[in-house]
Amino acid sequence: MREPAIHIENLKKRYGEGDTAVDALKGVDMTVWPGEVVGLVGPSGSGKSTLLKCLGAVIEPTAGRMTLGGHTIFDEKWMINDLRTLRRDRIGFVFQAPYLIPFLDVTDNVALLPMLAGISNAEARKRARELLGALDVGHRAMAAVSQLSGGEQQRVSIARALSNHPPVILADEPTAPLDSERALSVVRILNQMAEQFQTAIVVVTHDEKIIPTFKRIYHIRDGRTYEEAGEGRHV
Ligand SMILES: Nc1ncnc2c1ncn2[C@@H]1O[C@H](COP(=O)(O)OP(=O)(O)OP(=O)(O)O)[C@@H](O)[C@H]1O
Repeated sequence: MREPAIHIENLKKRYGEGDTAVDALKGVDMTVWPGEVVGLVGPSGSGKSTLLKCLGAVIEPTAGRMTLGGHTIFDEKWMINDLRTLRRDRIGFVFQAPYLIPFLDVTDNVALLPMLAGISNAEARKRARELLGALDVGHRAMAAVSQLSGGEQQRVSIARALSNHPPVILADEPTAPLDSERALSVVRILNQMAEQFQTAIVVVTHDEKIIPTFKRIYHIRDGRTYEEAGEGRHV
């Protein structure tokens, strides 16, 4: 049976305790299938970052259930001990800023995670060059990070997120600093990568330029999600 890449049920997150407690997630449900790119949209303070951090096993939910690829990761508590390995091997992160390592060249920025996962340096660099080629920055593979434009750096950060072939990528405002053309190019690449690697991609965004491109959108308001079919406009 085909398993969802991400499935969460009634996920809750409370920050703090007592009178000052904040219920950031009040019972969130979400399902994302392999190869899908879904949008996560909502006003400031609605819980988007909190949900993304829970999905990325960066913070611990307070209650609920979460499975990745059919494996139960959280069921009222963490169900696995080694969250660091889970994050390294099964979840790719793309942020608003690329956060590349300035003293490594472009190839090694992408090859680093596979190397840390135990893949030989030669194999990791080969994989990095293939990904950079797929993302149309292959010609910058030997360059220093500082020599790249903002859009090129963001594409390198997407290559890095894909470098361990994770089943899930979490992207937090990945197009915010980019102009319209480059933002749509990043979305096109995310869609291609989702299809090619059957990766499930969740994109948190306020970006009006890219919202019409999603086939499915989760709106989050006051700590709860509401699903909507998107326009899925071709880019
Ligand atoms: N570490 C924290 N401690 C206490 N409250 C927090 C913490 N982080 C977030 N919150 C609160 O949880 C709620 C949801 O915050 P979150 O950052 O998830 O929202 P968001 O939708 O990502 O907002 P934005 O679009 O402004 O980044 C807000 O009320 C916020 O003040």
